[in-house]
Amino acid sequence: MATASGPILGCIADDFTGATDLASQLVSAGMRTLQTIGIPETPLEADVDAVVVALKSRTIPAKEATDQSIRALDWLREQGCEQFYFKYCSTFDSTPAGNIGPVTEALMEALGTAFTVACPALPANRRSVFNGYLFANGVPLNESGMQDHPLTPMTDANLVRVLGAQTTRDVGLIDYATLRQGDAAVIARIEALKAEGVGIAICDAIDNDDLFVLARACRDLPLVTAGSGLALGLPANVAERLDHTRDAARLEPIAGREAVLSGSCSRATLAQIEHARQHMPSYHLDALALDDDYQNVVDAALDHAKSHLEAGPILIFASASPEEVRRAQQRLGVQQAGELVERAMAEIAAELVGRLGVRRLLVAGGETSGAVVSALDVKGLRIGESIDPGVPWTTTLGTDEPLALALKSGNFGATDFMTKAWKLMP
Ligand SMILES: Nc1ncnc2c1ncn2[C@@H]1O[C@H](COP(=O)(O)OP(=O)(O)O)[C@@H](O)[C@H]1O
Ligand SMILES: O=C(O)[C@@H](O)C(=O)COP(=O)(O)O
Repeated sequence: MATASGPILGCIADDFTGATDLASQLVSAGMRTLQTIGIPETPLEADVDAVVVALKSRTIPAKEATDQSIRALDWLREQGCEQFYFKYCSTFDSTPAGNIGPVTEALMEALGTAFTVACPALPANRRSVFNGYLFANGVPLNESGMQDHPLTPMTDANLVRVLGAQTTRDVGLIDYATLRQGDAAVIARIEALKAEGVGIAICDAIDNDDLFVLARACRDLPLVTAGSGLALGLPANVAERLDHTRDAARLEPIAGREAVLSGSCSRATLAQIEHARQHMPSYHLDALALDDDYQNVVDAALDHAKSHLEAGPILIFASASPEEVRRAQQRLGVQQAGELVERAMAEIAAELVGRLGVRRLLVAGGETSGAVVSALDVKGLRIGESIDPGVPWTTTLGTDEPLALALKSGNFGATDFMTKAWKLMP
């Protein structure tokens, strides 16, 4: 049985939606998992097999991202974790300055390990890696819409090159042909790469079977770095220590008003908003209008919410087309435009929950979720069943009253995600 001695797997996620994605994969593979928001100041109290520390470190300066990640690692080590997992986006979201390379390097140094893997593949959401190239929805990353991401535009699908530019370590490749030969071949390849002085290997993976092979081969690595896909295979490495009689995903039901907040400009979210607008009252937060007259725009969004919340879920969105985002960024600056919208979303979320009786909240966008969850003072999340792959319902820890939250990664979820989510609540 697990956990008399503490959790086995300690994870550090670089954004909040990514953290719930990872936690839900671990839960579905049988690990009782707790997600913390930020680095806790006190020891872990829950009896769990895995802990995911959610940071908001994807787009902050590399030095801050490494400092936060090392502090998270220290806390996870104090809780007794034995293996560590750095979770980034399945579309490898990063700026040219990092942060995947610098954080990986810092964690390797802290753990005293000379080698780790890097694999963003997530077949359930159509992210695969072949010959080191990342594909999203069947096309190279730089043609998938990610080239227009407001904060982390991805213009190169070759991950050996992308990661190589972010780290002083040599970056190698464990290719598909090796994966297909099974875990013994992958372990042999790891040893060969280590002997060549390679520090980080991008790993090909096209389907879940490839990830299971990779996970078995990573059994003895102190550190793995990946999207959430690799998490499906890791629990099997410690199966004899997990308590399979417990239901890893059961949540207490939560009643109250319902709202969707979206700051994600990803293609999947834009399609979900188009669909949702036909089914629920919606309000569009305009980034330039926020810049002109911030308080009036926020108040108008809240007035709109107030007059419709009683009848059912409402939607407030800043999400916009690449052209509209570019216009806002040209006037305000990239970082500033993002922060302005995030600030408004955070303030609206606090009012919806604090004054308007919202207890069930769906948030679209990783950075947006980070801003909202921080404003609500959430300390941790219990993870429930998934609405769509990688997006579970969760319930909050640390808030005055528990809330039901679903934090949706920009590119996750079916077109009817925002309408069907309510029917799948705990
Ligand atoms: N209309 C807009 N103009 C400029 N930036 C925007 C607009 N709407 C949202 N943003 C910003 O774009 C970023 C989207 O990132 P994020 O929330 O992580 O979404 P995703 O999960 O799709 O990547 C956020 O910083 C958000 O504040
Ligand atoms: O790995 C993934 O794709 C997600 O877990 C994730 O991190 C998505 O980030 P956002 O698109 O910024 O929500």
